[in-house]
Amino acid sequence: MGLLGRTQYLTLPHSPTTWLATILVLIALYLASNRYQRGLSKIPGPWIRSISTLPRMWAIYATHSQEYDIELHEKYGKIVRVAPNILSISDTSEINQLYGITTKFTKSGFYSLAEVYDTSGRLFPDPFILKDKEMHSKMKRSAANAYSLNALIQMEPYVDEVLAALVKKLDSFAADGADCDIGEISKDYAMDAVTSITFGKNFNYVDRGDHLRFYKGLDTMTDYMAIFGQVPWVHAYLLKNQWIFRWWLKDDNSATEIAGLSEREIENGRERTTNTGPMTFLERLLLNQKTNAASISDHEILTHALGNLSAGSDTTATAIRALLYHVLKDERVHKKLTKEIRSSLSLPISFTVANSLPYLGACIREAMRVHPSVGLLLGRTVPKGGATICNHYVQEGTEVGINPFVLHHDPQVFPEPNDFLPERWLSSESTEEHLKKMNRCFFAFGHGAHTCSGRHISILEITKFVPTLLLRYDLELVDGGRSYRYKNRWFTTQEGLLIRLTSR
Ligand code: HEM
Repeated sequence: MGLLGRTQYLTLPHSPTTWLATILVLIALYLASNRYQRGLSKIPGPWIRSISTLPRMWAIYATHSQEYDIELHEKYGKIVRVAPNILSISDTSEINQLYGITTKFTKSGFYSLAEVYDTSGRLFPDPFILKDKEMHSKMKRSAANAYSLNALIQMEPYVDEVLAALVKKLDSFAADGADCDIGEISKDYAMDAVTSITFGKNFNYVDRGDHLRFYKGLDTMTDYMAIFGQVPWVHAYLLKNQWIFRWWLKDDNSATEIAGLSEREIENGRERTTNTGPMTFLERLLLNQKTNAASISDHEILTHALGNLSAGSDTTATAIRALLYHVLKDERVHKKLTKEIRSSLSLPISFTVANSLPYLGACIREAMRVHPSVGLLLGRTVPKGGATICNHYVQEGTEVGINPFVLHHDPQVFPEPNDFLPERWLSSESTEEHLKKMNRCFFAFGHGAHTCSGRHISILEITKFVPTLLLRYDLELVDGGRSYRYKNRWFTTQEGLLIRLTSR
């Protein structure tokens, strides 16, 4: 029989009922292939989560997915299938396999949504998104001394300048007796502090707010990543597509402006020749380049600088808000912390002295424990050859991860996990063994190979900010903090943190 004769058997269905039946069969096959893909059907979890990623995307869109994730782990155990190709893990004995320094697990597809390219199409090799382990190590090495605690002490005067502007602003609130949205102000403070540390001058956010329109772009990106990062393949048809990206940006060229501004700062920073005295982050990287030109390129320096701006404001502000809210909400803690600070510190706050105060340190750690700034899985891809996780064999390519929010609310590690109890971090209150366990499970800054590079910077900012407030003013929450709320769209950002300040 010729070809024409055979095609009569392949003609398309005519009746609407046949069309409908065909579509339903195809959908059923698709959902079944989701459920049985990679042999994951034996991993516990709600049935609906095994056939479609939509319920997970919906939960994230609804802004409180971490609560549902905690419930899922309570019901199903240490490993839960939260989407057809995503496993949430809450087993502390799996931390090293997934995140340890020598892990073979790589960053999951989620992070590819944060890839940024320059105008000539070159990827900015931000360590945050890099799957290539060699490139990641090179990027970490080339900036290690700029992120070190030692370097940070030299950057302290830059933060002092920002604090002086902040105090001036807060003084006017105290003088007027007006309610102060300290949550918004702490974001402006974190932004100015991180730009000041990076470039030696800030963008004047404390006085002028978001005049460079940087926040809007960042907020939209985090929302976009939180929801569509669960199905990273769709990114190619959304914002990775240049046409769609340009349409979406419309006339917003703030990202290009900030990149241009950073490039100009790099050019200005080249003058520095010695490594003594206060030195900015950028100057240190340029000095590294001068010493060994092959160690770091201009493109890599720009990547680090831009990384600081995008990673360093919202995360730190979230930690500051959590700390202020929980301390001011609890009269006992508020009194105890105020007493420690007022009896040991004076203005301007010295980071070295403040950092040695045990109760302040415990309050900061507990605030970041009870309210970590990141509230979704730190996703990783199972490497070639697969892995055994929580006694289940998991095929390569599956996405797995631990959510800091879930781990931080595990009652076996943190008894009474919903309570703000700074004392749990004091050596006088917890055994050495339990402290070790809690520290291993402290995931606010991630863990292992991809641990947050800027953690010392953010601790410096927080450790100077909160004592400055408690030394200079008496503080109280407006209406007992009734307007305080937060949403979890990857970053667990709060709003409505209103306080009243009285000068002392
Ligand atoms: C309280 C403040 C902060 C929190 C809670 C935080 C949290 C995190 C977390 C959880 C990760 C790991 C992500 C993962 O493993 O998937 C990370 C990575 C990173 N953070 Fe932060 N961060 C904070 C502040 C900062 C600041 C101030 C900077 C820069 C000035 C910064 C720069 C980075 C960089 C460069 C990475 C990528 C490290 C790598 O992958 O090797 N962060 N951060």
